[in-house]
Amino acid sequence: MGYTRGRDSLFSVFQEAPVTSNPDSTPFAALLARCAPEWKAYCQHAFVRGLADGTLPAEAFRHYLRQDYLFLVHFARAWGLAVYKSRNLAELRQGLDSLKAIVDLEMGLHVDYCALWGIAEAELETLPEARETMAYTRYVLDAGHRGDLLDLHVALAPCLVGYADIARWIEAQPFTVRGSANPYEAWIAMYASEAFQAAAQAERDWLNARLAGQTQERLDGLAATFRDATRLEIDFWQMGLDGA
Ligand SMILES: Cc1ncc(CO)c(N)n1
Repeated sequence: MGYTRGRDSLFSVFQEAPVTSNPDSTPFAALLARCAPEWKAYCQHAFVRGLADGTLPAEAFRHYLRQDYLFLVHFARAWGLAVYKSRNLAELRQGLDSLKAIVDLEMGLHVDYCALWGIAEAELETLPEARETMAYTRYVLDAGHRGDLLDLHVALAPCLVGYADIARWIEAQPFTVRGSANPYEAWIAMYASEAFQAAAQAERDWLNARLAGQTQERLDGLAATFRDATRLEIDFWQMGLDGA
């Protein structure tokens, strides 16, 4: 399906940092471990299981897709904020490349994918925003506004790293249905793709470099942000289910 094409160019902008050696003993893994129950509830949500075995009601997926368009608008704004919060050229470039990738590529792909599910672009432009979408996206933007670039990245981590983990989890389940028998195959393939996985790994690497050497007090605050953002991702899945 067309949606999965162009992903290499889309996420290649993230593919700068090298892959770390032992993912279990990194500062980011430690942050994750502190939010283990929330992370599991997010990654193994009933919505995700429905994507995996193909039993998710189509109307739940459509509701999710519509709201995800609005999510992506604010996600792009968050990378705009990352540009603003940058303190050197490398950070400016990273924020700008992500912003451009979302605006120039990902949003267009999302519009095309929505069309395949019978959702017209005109409808996307006039959608009422669900409270769950508002809560999550504005939370991320606020974390960035009141904090620095690290706070913003930690608030964004459940999106990028989470969807990569979710795709890998789906791929590992015995009940997962792959190929044309699963209507959500293109969605799974997109997030399981090498390009998206590499983008998520680059984000883990960036976080590991920035989290190293932070004080316990600072790490406590970041863990709270990460946990909050993860809880809001859980609510986003639930919104999809409830919308059916
Ligand atoms: C709600 C949500 N979280 C994460 C992603 C992955 O970018 C997405 N598209 N939507």
